[in-house]
Amino acid sequence: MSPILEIRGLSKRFGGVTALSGVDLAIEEGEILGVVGPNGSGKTTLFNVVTGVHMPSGGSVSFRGRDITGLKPHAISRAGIGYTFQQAMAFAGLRVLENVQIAGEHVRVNAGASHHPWPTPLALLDFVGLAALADERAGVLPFGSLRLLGLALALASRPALLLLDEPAAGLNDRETAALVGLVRQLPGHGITVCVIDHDMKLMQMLCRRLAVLDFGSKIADGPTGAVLADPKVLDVYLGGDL
Ligand SMILES: Nc1ncnc2c1ncn2[C@@H]1O[C@H](COP(=O)(O)OP(=O)(O)OP(=O)(O)O)[C@@H](O)[C@H]1O
Repeated sequence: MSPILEIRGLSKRFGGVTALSGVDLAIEEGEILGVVGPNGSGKTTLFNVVTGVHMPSGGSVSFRGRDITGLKPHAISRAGIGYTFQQAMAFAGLRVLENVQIAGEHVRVNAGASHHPWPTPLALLDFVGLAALADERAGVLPFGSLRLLGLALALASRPALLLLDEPAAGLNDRETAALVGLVRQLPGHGITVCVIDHDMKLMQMLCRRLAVLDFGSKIADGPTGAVLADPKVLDVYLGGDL
C-alpha cells in the first residue's frame, strides 16, 4: 500500500538558518509515527511545512498520492490533514460544545469525510472525556481539559491524518495516560497519526516507529526499540533525555 503522506527531499531555510535539509519521510496509513529530535532540530518546521504554514524551500509533500506542496493551510486541512497546536486553541468565551460545533462546520465534503466515527459534536466530546463539561465556557477549563478540547477540535475537522505537536506537554501522569489511551484508538477509527514529543516514555508507549531529526536532517527511521538503541541517536541525546 502506498503511504498516506510522502515527504521527499524537503528543505526549509529561514534566512541563513537551515531548519530542514533534504528530509524523506513516509507515513503509512494506520500507523502512529513519532518524530523526535533535540531542540531546534526541525520537528515543528516539518509540521509547519506539511500543513502549509510555511512554504518549503525545496522538495515535495504528497498526501494520498496528491501533490499538496505549497498549498494554503485551509486547502491542506480540507484535504484531510489535521493539526493540534502546542497551545490549545479554543474560543474562551464560547461553551465547550459550541467550540466543537464550530470546528466541525467547516468540514469539507470529500473522500476523507465520508465516514465519521463521531456523528455528533457531543459524541466527539464523549470520546475525549469532556461530555460532562459540554456547557462550560472553554475559558474556565483546567489546562489538561483544554488540551483534550484541542484534540476534539482537530478531530472535528475529520482528518485522515492527524499531526500532534507535543500533545502531552504540561499534562500530569493521569492526563497523559488518558491522552495515550485516546490517541491509540485513532488508527482504529481510520485516523493515521504523526506525533512530535520530547517525552521518550510517551513516544515508546505510542509509537512502533520513530524518525529522528538532527539539525534538520533525518538521521534514523525504524522500529522504536531499534532507533532508541542506535548509536547515532544516542550520540545526539548524549547527556539529554534518553
Ligand atoms: N519562523 C522562523 N523564523 C526563523 N527561524 C526559524 C523559524 N522557525 C524555526 N526556525 C529555526 O529553525 C530551526 C528548527 O526549529 P524548529 O522549531 O522546527 O525545531 P524543533 O525541533 O521543533 O524544536 P523544539 O523541540 O525546541 O520545538 C531552529 O534553528 C529555529 O530557530
